[in-house]
Amino acid sequence: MKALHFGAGNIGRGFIGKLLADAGIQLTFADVNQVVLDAINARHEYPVHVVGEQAQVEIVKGVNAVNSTSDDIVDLVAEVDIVTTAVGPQILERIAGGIAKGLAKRSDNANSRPLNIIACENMVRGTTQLKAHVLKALPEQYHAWVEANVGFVDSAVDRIVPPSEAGSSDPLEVTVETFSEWIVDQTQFKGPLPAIPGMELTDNLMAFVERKLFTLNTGHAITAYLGQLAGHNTIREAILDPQVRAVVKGAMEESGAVLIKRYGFEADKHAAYIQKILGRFENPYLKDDVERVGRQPLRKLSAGDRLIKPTLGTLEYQLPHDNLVTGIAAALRYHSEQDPQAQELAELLAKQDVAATLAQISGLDANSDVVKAVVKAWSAMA
Ligand SMILES: NC(=O)c1ccc[n+]([C@@H]2O[C@H](COP(=O)([O-])OP(=O)(O)OC[C@H]3O[C@@H](n4cnc5c(N)ncnc54)[C@H](O)[C@@H]3O)[C@@H](O)[C@H]2O)c1
Ligand SMILES: O=P(O)(O)OC[C@@H](O)[C@@H](O)[C@H](O)[C@H](O)CO
Repeated sequence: MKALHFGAGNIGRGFIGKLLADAGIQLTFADVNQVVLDAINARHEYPVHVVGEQAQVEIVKGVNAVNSTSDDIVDLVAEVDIVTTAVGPQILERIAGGIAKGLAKRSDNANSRPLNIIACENMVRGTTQLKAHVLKALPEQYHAWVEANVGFVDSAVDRIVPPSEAGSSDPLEVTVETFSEWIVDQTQFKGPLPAIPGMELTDNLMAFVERKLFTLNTGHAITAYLGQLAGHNTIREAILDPQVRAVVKGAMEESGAVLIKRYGFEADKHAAYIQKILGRFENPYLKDDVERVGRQPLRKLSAGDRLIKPTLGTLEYQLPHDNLVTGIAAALRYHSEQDPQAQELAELLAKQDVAATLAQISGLDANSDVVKAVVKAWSAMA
């Protein structure tokens, strides 16, 4: 089998690319970072530090790389068996054009095998969104062929992979936690289901996507935002602060109450899931900065993402949401010199009040009780 993976970043090298290569699949990374591309093509291998009680270094071998903006993409999409991505939600639209051209070329070959495309991003049904971008970039005459021959497979992906320690001079080295989970929607594949160790198949993906995004990522984001407010630099420092931890745990429980109602998860198993996540945030072997986890606050405050969607669920089921409200308020206090979305947030707050800003970003009603509660919590954080 052959695979093309867009995004040779942390999750690309440290998780999805590693799984594909470990499965014996001939893997090509596509990226725009020339330093990373050159290093992959010079060595064709890189080290993954799997850290935990039993730390080990695993070498991923036999990999190649191409520039994601080059025509190589067209040939690769035309010939591989699987395309995966881990580029960030906002980049999916940018890679869609190359994928579309590759699909057009693939359709010219009457003997081509089915292709499956899996976006591994922190978003609900990211592959379905990628499909919409690809179809938009593809002339209408190819659409029926794509529907028949290309599986756009949604997935949930979970492994905490911060950037490598500043001390490392190797642009390919990556450090990952022991835990990993990659769950894909088996109902969306075209052709035989692939057997890739570490890839789990489900016919109930939405439950797993929402469980992960609205538990781990909800708690993670609030740890970052409250952690920054309390003067902490890393997720571990923040979650070991009892005041931060109480809100983070409370918010995951509030979001969990919605998930339990919506998907029928067992309450005690969900409590254990939250407990395990708190342990992962505390991981002494990872240095994960609050700025990585808090990145792109406008995305994280949007209607379908980890803070607002669970809160909307608590409103739907009339459940408590005080801790989620505190988390949203803390997100509105987030600042970062390097993050364009943090800058944009600051500009919005400079020209209008907090209620109007939150309403604009999240779609919530500026006059609603929940927005008033966020404004009150935000004011108390001054
Ligand atoms: N790091 C984690 O812990 C983690 C875990 C689960 C899911 N994710 C998700 O995985 C995705 C990637 O996150 P990450 O932490 O690996 O980020 P990252 O910044 O480390 O990696 C993204 C990579 O995409 C590359 N890229 C940018 N534009 C591109 C383009 N046009 N074509 C090809 N490549 C391009 C970048 O150069 C970079 O190498 C995000 O959606 C994130 O939410 C991350
Ligand atoms: O990647 P983001 O910006 O959506 O979220 C930041 C972190 O919460 C995230 O990358 C986690 O580390 C990851 O989702 C763990 O599986």
